[in-house]
Amino acid sequence: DTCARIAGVTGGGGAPCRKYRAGPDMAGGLKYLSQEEAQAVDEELFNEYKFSVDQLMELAGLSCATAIAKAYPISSFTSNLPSVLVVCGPGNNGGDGLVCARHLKLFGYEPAIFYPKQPNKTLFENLCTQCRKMDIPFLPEFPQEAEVIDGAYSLVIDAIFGFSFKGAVREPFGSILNTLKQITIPIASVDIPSGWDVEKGNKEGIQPDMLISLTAPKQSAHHFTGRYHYLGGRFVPMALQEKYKLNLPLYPDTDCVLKL
Ligand SMILES: NC(=O)C1=CN([C@@H]2O[C@H](COP(=O)(O)OP(=O)(O)OC[C@H]3O[C@@H](n4cnc5c(N)ncnc54)[C@H](OP(=O)(O)O)[C@@H]3O)[C@@H](O)[C@H]2O)[C@H](O)CC1
Ligand SMILES: [K+]
Repeated sequence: DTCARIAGVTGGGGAPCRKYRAGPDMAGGLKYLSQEEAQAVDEELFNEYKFSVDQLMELAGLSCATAIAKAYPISSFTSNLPSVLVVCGPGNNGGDGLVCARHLKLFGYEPAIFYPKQPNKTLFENLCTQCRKMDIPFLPEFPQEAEVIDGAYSLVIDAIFGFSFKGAVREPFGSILNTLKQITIPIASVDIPSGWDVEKGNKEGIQPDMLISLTAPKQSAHHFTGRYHYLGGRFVPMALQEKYKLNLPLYPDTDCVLKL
């Protein structure tokens, strides 16, 4: 096991493994964050630790692409082209999706992006330019029929909403999520399955096959039943991990993701 290998714990002896220390809001020792905690950690990274959004978004998006490549290697695709539909929302979760699409292209996948509400900010405009210049197409409209998506793609990346999502889903995202509920190809969700309450989840919502939790899982991840749960966003300084008692597992070697 990863923890044993990294920490040098063997058999039943050695130091207790950080991965398995129990506590409130924890599973396998790892803390599952409330919405407020997730936003507080995020704000502290930017305001106190002086990271820029671009920096963390790059690492978050790279983590997502890396985890996806591990769970769905190109060799496992049955169709000729490893086509992936990346659906991006209006906030930073959508930005993670754009970065993820760019790295997937570099890894040999064929991503296409649907980005219906593009914010009027340089950061997002630059990410879009980078994608366009790498021949990643932007779809002018969302395929209404689930069968069309199933036929054209092998995987959907859900980068619509992250930890700032609140309330009932507003259009155009309600219709998009309704279509995504009907597709049969797998969905990989970035940070939170979109349309889920950040803490309580959503039994009626999409049920992704993969979840990539960034920084630390949010409480809704307790309701995730898909095959692959990865942790990514290996950028939290130790002092911040300790302040929020994140109790993060040790990432293997230099990897930017870890399978939970
Ligand atoms: N620290 C980290 O781990 C980092 C994570 N990153 C990623 O950032 C997101 C959080 O990004 P944020 O911009 O705060 O918010 P979201 O992307 O979750 O969404 C905000 C937008 O969504 C709209 N919104 C909210 N609720 C609804 C709704 N019910 N219906 C429709 N639209 C909704 C909201 O619109 P407003 O009108 O309310 O403003 C926003 O436009 C995190 O999850 C990670 O993926 C960073 O990339 C790096 C650091
Ligand atoms: K998401």
